[in-house]
Amino acid sequence: MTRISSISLRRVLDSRGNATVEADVLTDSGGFGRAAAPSGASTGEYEAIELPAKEAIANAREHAVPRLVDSVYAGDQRAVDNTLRAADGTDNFSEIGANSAVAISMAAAKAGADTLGAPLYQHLGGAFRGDNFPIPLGNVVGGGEHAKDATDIQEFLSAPVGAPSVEEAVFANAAVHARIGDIFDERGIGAGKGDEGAWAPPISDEEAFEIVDEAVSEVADEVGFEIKFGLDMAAAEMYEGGAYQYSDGEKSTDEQIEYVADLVEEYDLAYVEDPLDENDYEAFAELTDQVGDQTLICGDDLFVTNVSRLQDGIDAGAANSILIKPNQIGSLSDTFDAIELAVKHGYKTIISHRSGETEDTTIAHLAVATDADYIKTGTVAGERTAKLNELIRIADDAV
Ligand SMILES: C=C(OP(=O)(O)O)C(=O)O
Ligand SMILES: [Mg+2]
Repeated sequence: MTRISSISLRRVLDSRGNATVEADVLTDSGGFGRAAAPSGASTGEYEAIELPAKEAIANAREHAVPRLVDSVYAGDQRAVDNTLRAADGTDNFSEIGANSAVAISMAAAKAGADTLGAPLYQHLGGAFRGDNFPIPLGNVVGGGEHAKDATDIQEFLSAPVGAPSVEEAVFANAAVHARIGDIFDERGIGAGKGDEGAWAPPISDEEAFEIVDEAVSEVADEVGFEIKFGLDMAAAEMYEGGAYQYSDGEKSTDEQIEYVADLVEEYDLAYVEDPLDENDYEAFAELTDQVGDQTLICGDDLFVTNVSRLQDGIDAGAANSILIKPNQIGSLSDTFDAIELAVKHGYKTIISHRSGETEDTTIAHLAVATDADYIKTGTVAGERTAKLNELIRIADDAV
C-alpha cells in the first residue's frame, strides 16, 4: 500500500539563499511526502558529504530513484534507507550526496505517514508518543561561523527548563530574545542577526554572558518558571595550531577545560555543546568528569550522529549528551540508531536544526517520536518558527 510510485527532486532555496535539495515521494495509494535537506556552516570533519545541489540531484536520479520506485515501500523506513545506502555505495553518501539521501529518506517517512493517515511523529514513534515534548534550546546571541564580527562563542542558548508546556517554553525563548534586543538598545549596542536569527552583536563573550544572564533571569521572573542558558562553543572551529583561538588570545586545552568548568559554575549553565575539539575525546572526558553531574556536555561535531563515533565517546566517557542532526549521517534509520544507542547509555538527546534551514518541520516530529529531551531549532526566524510552531500544533493535536 505504501509502495513508492514516484520520486521528484528539485533545487530550492535555503535560509542562507543557497540551493538545497527538496524531495517529493508519492506512493501507489496516493500518499505524499515532501522534505528538504538543511545545510551546516560549522560542519564537523566526519559528517556525511553534502554535494552541490545540482550534482546531488543528478546522481540520486541516476543511482537511487530507479532502485526505489516501484520496488520499495515508503512505510518500511529501513528498506528505504538501506536502498539509499546500496545505491550510494560509500560510507558517507559521497556519491548521491547526504543532501539528496536525507531529503528522500525524510520525504519517504512523510509519504508513509500520509498513506497510513497518521501524523509523522506517530508513524516514526508509535501510538504512545505525542504527550512528552522536548525543551527548546533557543539561540539568542551568537557569532562564530554564523555571523562575522560578533561573539567568539557560536551560540548562547536560552533553556526554559521549568516551562510547564512546550508552548510556554517557545514563547519564553522569544521573550528572552526580545529582552536582549532591549538591553542592546539601552547599552547603545547595534546588533545585526546571524544565520539562525540570533542577535550577532560586536561585543566580547564576557559582555554577552552578562547580558544573556540578565535577560534570562528577568524573563524567568516575568513568566514564573526557571530559565537557564547554555552554549554551543563549536570549539573545533576555534582550534588551530594546538590551541583555542579567541579574539583576546589563545587557550591551551587545559586552559579551555578550566575556562568551561568555571563558566558552568559561574552561570549555572544547563548545557555546553562542543566545548573542545572534535578529535579530542580525552579532553571531553576530562571536562565531563569535572562538571558532567552539573550540566550537559554535548557532542555535535564530536559525534556527527554517527553510531561508531558515539560508541567511541561512550567508551571514553567523553560526554553525557548528543546532538542529533539527520543530515550529518544522511538517513532517518541511521539517525534512529544513534538516538537508540545514546538513550541506552543514559545520554540525553538533543534534536537539532542546521544553520541553513528550510520550512521543513521533520525534526519537530522526530523529537516527539523519539521522546527527545531537547530540541535546538532557533528562536524567531521563519525557518526556525516553522519547527517551533509545529511542536505547538503537535501538542494541540492539530497535525
Ligand atoms: C546548528 C549548528 O550549526 P551548523 O548547522 O552550522 O553546524 C551547530 O553547530 O550546532
Ligand atoms: Mg554545534
